[in-house]
Amino acid sequence: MTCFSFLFSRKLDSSSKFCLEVDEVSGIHNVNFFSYKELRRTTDDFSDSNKIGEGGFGSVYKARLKGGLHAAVKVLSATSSQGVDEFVTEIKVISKIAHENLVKLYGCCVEHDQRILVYNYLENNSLAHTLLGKNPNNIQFTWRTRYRIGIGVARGLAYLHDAIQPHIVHRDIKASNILLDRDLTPKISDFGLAKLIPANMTHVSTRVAGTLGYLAPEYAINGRLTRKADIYSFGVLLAEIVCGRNNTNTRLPVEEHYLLERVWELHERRELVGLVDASLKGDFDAEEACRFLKVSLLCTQDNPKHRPSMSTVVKMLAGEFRIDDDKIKKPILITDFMDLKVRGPPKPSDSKSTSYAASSASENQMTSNYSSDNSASGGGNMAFSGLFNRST
Ligand SMILES: Nc1ncnc2c1ncn2[C@@H]1O[C@H](COP(=O)(O)OP(=O)(O)OP(=O)(O)O)[C@@H](O)[C@H]1O
Repeated sequence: MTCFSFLFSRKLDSSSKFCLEVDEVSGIHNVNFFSYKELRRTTDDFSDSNKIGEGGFGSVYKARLKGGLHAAVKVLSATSSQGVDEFVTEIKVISKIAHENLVKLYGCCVEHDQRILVYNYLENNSLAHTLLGKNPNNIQFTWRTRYRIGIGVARGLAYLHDAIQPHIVHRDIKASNILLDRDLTPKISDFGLAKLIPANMTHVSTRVAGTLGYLAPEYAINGRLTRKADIYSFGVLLAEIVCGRNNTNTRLPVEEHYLLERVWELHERRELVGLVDASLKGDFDAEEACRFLKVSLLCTQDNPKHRPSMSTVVKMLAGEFRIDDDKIKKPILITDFMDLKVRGPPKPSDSKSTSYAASSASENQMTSNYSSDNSASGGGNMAFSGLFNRST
C-alpha cells in the first residue's frame, strides 16, 4: 500500500495506544491511523456543509487533509445497519490491494466509540447519483464514457477475482458502489461485505447479504458464495450502464419493470439496439452497445458455471473474445422463483426502512427488514442484509 505517512498522525504498531483500545483491529498492519481531533478539524467539525452523502454505514464528509489532499470521511453511526465487523473487513481487504478501478483507503480512526474510514475523495459521486439519479453535476454520459466505465469496473473485479490470492468476492456490486473520479474513471467502493476465497476452495458458505435486484439467485437461496455472484451483479450493472435506467423500475409499464427481462426479450427479437439509453440520441457504437448487452445476459445466466469469468468478460467487452450467441440463454431473476411482495405500496416517508416480505418455493425465508436503495429505482431496489433460514 502506498504510504501517506506525511499526511497522517500515526500508524498502528505495537506501541500504539489504540491497540489497547480496540481488539477488533489487532492483526491489521500498515494502516494509517488518524486522530478524531484531526478529522474533526479537517471536516469543520463534521459540518453539514461538508456532508457529501449518507449510506448504510453512516454519514460521509469531505475533508481537506494536511498537504491539501481531499478525502471522503465515512463515520460509522451508532444506529448503522452495518457494524464493526464490516468496518474491520473493509480495512483488512482494501488496505492490502491497489488498482486503478478500486477506491483507495487512506486510513481510519478508532478512538473510544468512534469508527471512521478515510478514502480518497472522488469528485463525481456514484453511478446511482449521476447516471441513474438526479445527476446534479450534469455529467454527459456519452457512449465512450459508458464504455470506459463498463470496462473499468470489469477490470477492477477481474483484479479482485483472478489477479490476487486469496480471491476477493465483493458481494455488493451495484450502481451506488461505483464512484467516479474527476475523469469519470470508475472506482469500486464499499468492501464491508467482501469475502476472501482461498485458492483451494471453490466457495464459502455465508450469511446472505447484498442488494436485491443485483443479488445472484443461487447465492440468495443457498448462501453458497462464489465469484459468480459478483459476476451476476456486474451483469445487472452493465445493463444499467448501457440502458441508463435502474434494473427495477415499477413506474414504467409493467412489461418494462425488470431490465434484464427486457434485455432478454429484445435479444430474442434481435432488437437489442432499441434498449440503448435514448438520451444518447443515437450517438453510439451499436455493435459495441449490443456486445455489452450480450455480456450482461451471459453474466446473469441461470447456471453460474455458464457465466464467464471476469477476466473473460474484460476481453469480451473489449472485442478480443468472440461471443457465441448460442450460449446466451434466458437470464435468471430472483423474482423468477421468489414471490417478492411489497406489503402495501411504499410511501415516500418509508424511503429509509420499508418492510418487505418474501416467500419462496423453497423453505428459505428472508427474515430481515429491507431499506430502499435510492429514489431513482422507483421503489425497486432494496438494499438488505437478509438472513435466510438455510441448511448449508
Ligand atoms: N470516496 C468518496 N468520494 C466521494 N464521495 C463519496 C465517497 N465515498 C462515498 N461517497 C458519497 O457518500 C455516499 C454514501 O456512500 P456509502 O458508501 O456510505 O453508501 P452507499 O454505497 O451509497 O449506500 P449503502 O451503504 O447502502 O451501500 C455515496 O453515495 C457518495 O455520494
